[in-house]
Amino acid sequence: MRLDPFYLIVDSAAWIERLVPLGVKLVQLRIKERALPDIRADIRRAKAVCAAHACQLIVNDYWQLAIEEGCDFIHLGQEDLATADLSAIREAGLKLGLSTHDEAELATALAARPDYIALGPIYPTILKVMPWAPQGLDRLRDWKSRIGSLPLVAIGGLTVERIAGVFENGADSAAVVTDITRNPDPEQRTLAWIGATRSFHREG
Ligand SMILES: Cc1ncc(COP(=O)(O)OP(=O)(O)O)c(N)n1
Ligand SMILES: Cc1nc(C(=O)O)sc1CCOP(=O)(O)O
Ligand SMILES: [Mg+2]
Repeated sequence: MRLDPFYLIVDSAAWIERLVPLGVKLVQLRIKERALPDIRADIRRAKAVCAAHACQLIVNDYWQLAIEEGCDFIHLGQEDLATADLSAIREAGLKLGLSTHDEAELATALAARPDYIALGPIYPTILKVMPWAPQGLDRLRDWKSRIGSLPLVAIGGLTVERIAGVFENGADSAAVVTDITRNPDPEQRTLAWIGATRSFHREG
């Protein structure tokens, strides 16, 4: 499986409606602290936009809703994974991306046979408080050597200016939140990301 090199992460269907039509091909809907009916409604809206624009939608955390709404890809962290029903996820045909932050988490993630592994935070992030120091590019390269052909997603503190560094050190896809959503011009920044990641599409 190949991932698009530009992996946008946003917290609402409204963002997806705004940015996906610009040419985004891989997007995660990462909603926190909203009521389940609202989240379901956003998943439906996001799914419709992504289908219309040939964009892969990945639902964060809410794997039961993703199954019920006929989605095909979820992302789980290690705490999510500990309580998720992997058999139900597999039986529903969903692909699975998993977060990792240290050696133990990588072993746990690989045992779950995911479709990609994410490593973060590569650089300091302002999105959320994290107990891990920035991993850096050497660690990213080490992760790639361990997971081989399994796609590797770099996340945390990424900016347009940092894109080349993560791909030169083993990333297959670069995930981003604030460099786009807190930019004064999110549309222009999205186009800059599309342009800057274009040359990192993998063959196959
Ligand atoms: C691509 C990608 N990588 C890592 C994460 C983080 O997942 P998690 O550790 O479960 O934390 P939350 O995002 O749920 O706060 C991610 N969402 N996407
Ligand atoms: C949601 C998330 N997970 C991370 C991890 O390391 O698992 S870093 C992160 C935040 C990514 O946002 P930004 O691009 O604004 O730094
Ligand atoms: Mg999570």
